[in-house]
Order: sequence, then C-alpha cells, then structure tokens
Amino acid sequence: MRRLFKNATILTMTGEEPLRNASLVVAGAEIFYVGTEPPEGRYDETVDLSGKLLMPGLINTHGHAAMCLLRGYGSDLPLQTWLEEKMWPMEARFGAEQVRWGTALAVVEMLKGGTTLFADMYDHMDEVARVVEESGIRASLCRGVIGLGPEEERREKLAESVRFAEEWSGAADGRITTMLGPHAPYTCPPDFLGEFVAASERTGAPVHIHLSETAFEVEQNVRDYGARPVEHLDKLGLLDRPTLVAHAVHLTDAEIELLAERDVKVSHNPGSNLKLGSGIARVPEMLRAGMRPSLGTDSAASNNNLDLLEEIRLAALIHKGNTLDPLAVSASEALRMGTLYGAEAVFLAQKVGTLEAGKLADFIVLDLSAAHLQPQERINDVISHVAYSAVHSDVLDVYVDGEPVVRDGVCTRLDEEKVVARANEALAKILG
Ligand SMILES: CSC[C@H]1O[C@@H](n2cnc3c(O)ncnc32)[C@H](O)[C@@H]1O
Ligand SMILES: [Zn+2]
Repeated sequence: MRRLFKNATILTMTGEEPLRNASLVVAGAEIFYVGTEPPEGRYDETVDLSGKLLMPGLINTHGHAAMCLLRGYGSDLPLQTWLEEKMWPMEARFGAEQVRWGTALAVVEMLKGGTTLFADMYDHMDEVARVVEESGIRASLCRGVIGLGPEEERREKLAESVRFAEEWSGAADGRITTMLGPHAPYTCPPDFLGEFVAASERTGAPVHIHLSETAFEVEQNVRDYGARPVEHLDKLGLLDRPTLVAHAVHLTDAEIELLAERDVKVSHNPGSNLKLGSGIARVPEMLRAGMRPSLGTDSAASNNNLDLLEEIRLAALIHKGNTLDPLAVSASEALRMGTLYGAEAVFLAQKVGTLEAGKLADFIVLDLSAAHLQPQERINDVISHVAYSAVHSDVLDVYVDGEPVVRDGVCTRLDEEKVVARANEALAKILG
C-alpha cells in the first residue's frame, strides 16, 4: 500500500523549522519520503492535508494503563498512603478481565489523544499485549513486580516477568517490545534487584523501574540501605543495564551526572508528580547534563488522564515557573520530549520518534482550524501552537506502521462504546 499525504504543515522533529506545503509518502509500514517535492507515481490513496499538521506520534514512556479503572478513586493523597491504602487493596481484586478492559479504555484514550506508543508496567500483561495486538498501537511492555512477599512468590513473579518479556518480544508484527519491571527500590529488596540485573544480562531485556519519586522514598532508602536510591541501584549494577527510570524527581547534582554518564533514560511525569504532591523533577538540569528526558502520564488514577499533549504543555510550563527562567524548557524541547526522546527512552529511536525516510510510519494529523489555534500568519509559531495551545480533540488521524488506527477522531480497530461499557462492568464486578 502506498499513500501520499500532501499539502500539510509537517513537523519532522529532525530540525527546528516546520515544512510548509509538504508531503509524506508511506510505503507499507515505512516512510518512503518526506519533503516538499514528492516523487511522481501512483498511489493507492492520496490524502489532502490542507490546513492540517502532520507530526510524529506521541510517546508515553511510563504508565499503568489498566489503572484507568481507578480514575477518580483515592485522589488528593501522598504517594505512599495512596498506594498502600487505596491502590494496592483495589488492585488485589483485579483479574484478567479488569486488566483487559481497563487497558482497552486507556488505549482508546491514548490513541484518540495522538499517542502511538506507550510504555506499560502492570500485572496480567498477556491481556495488555492482546489489547495492543488488537488496537494497532505500539507498546513497550513489562510485567511489574513488587517483591515484598515470601521468597516463593518472588521467584514466581521474576520468572513470570522473564517469560512475558521473552514470549512477547517482537509480537504484533514488531509493535510490541518488552522490558523487565522491578517496581521500585522500596518494593524490591537488593538481592531481588540483583536477580533482575542478572535476568536483564541473560535476556538482553532493558529494565523499567520507578526511582526517587518522593523525598520520603529517598530518606527511607538511606535508612534501610545506607544509600540514596540512585547510588543503591548503581551499586547493584542495575544502571549498567539499559534502563528507563520513571519520575526521578529527587536527584542531587551528582546523581544527575551519574544518570547521564550511565545513559539512563528518564520518564518525566509532571502531571502525576503534581497531583501526588511528589515534587518537580530537575528537568532543566538534566537537559544541561546532556540527558534527554521523555514524558509519561503515569496512571489515570494519579494524573487523571492519559493526554500526552497535556504533559508536553506542563513540561514546557512548570519548569519556567519553578526556576523563574522562561528558557528552562522551550516549546520545541517539550515536543522533542514527547516524541524523539520518548523513542530513545524505550530504545526504539532507530525506528520511530521522527519523520524520516526509512523509519516506521507512526504519525498523527492535527486539525489546525480551531479558534484556539489561530492566527497562523508569519509571526505565529506552529511549534508554540502545538506545545501551548493544542488539545487532544485537535487530533484527527493517527497512523501506526502506516495503518490508520484513528480516523476523524474514531478508533478504527477498537469499538469505543463497547470498551466503555465493558470497562465499567469489569469494575462493577469487583466492587460487589
Ligand atoms: C507492580 S505493577 C505497577 C504498580 O505500580 C503502582 N503505581 C502506580 N503509580 C505509581 C507511582 O506513581 N509510583 C509508584 N508506584 C505506582 C501501581 O499501583 C501498581 O501496583
Ligand atoms: Zn508508575
């Protein structure tokens, strides 16, 4: 299948300037051409994108999709209370059905908001993978493991994490990649984390873990293990593995240097960190140290949505306010965080994250006609429009692997009405 998208404003995310009156040619799952002089030839489909913007799909690098079922439950609590008194007791009642429909609900929301790739850490991951297969989205998945139980249970969970990573890697025509998911240094004892390091060495799977999300967690780690979480993980050899850390809010200068040196990938989750009162990550310092932090929503229970455009806007705003520096995170940097740096964070930068010939055709089309995106004269910067003004309902079409998964704001492969009904039923069942 060859498709020509023409007359668009295109943000390739390879340079600063948008291309005007530009074209994108997709052949099969790949981008064949992007620029202003499309090759002559026959196309199976030609799409006129006058008045529209075409850009790489958004990449959500940290979340727990099935927790969509817990949206609006347990709000306004700090992380530890929220987890221990609200989330974990409810999650203990989740089975495959809750994870399946909670995840489907999340995927509908993410796709419609322009997310083409999400990273997920949860239980019953076979269900999550099946939703990814069916919906057409791309995902980096790991079985999240809390290692606070008895030895036997821990061993089973680690084995399950490895089985999942090996069995699903490359599934759904390559749309699924996998990682190992020890939940956090405060839920996985050091010897257990060491076993994840060994499993990562053996399988080649990267590690996805929560890190230094709250001041409490850092103090607890010092009390329990005599080191802050970053040093703790480094001593265990975990940071020598390809690693994605979620949050990384409470870091010292030396820790930022170390994470940069180890090429550790960060998922910055501004919405969740604000809602749980965890703090504001030192993103400007990370950028100055040469790191390329990506963006995540975390779950809908702590955010309360899965809207990457909103995280881009938050990232571009909160660090200016926090540092009193309007240059702290620019609009174009925030857009890179939501696209290219996201691809790097899930180790897929060779394949997605920018629009370039040879890369996979994961892209979105935004309608620029709404009042809140005007005017569009020479002085009005389209990058600024996307970062500060665009909202999820501006997303018209979403393509993954060159195939439309959202058209005119409607999911092509998931039935939204059915997903909403089943998600509500699945939650009702466990509430009794
Ligand atoms: C073991 S599966 C994942 C596990 O993570 C929990 N979770 C959700 N949000 C957060 C967060 O912000 N920090 C730490 N842990 C979080 C979720 O409830 C699952 O149990
Ligand atoms: Zn999380």
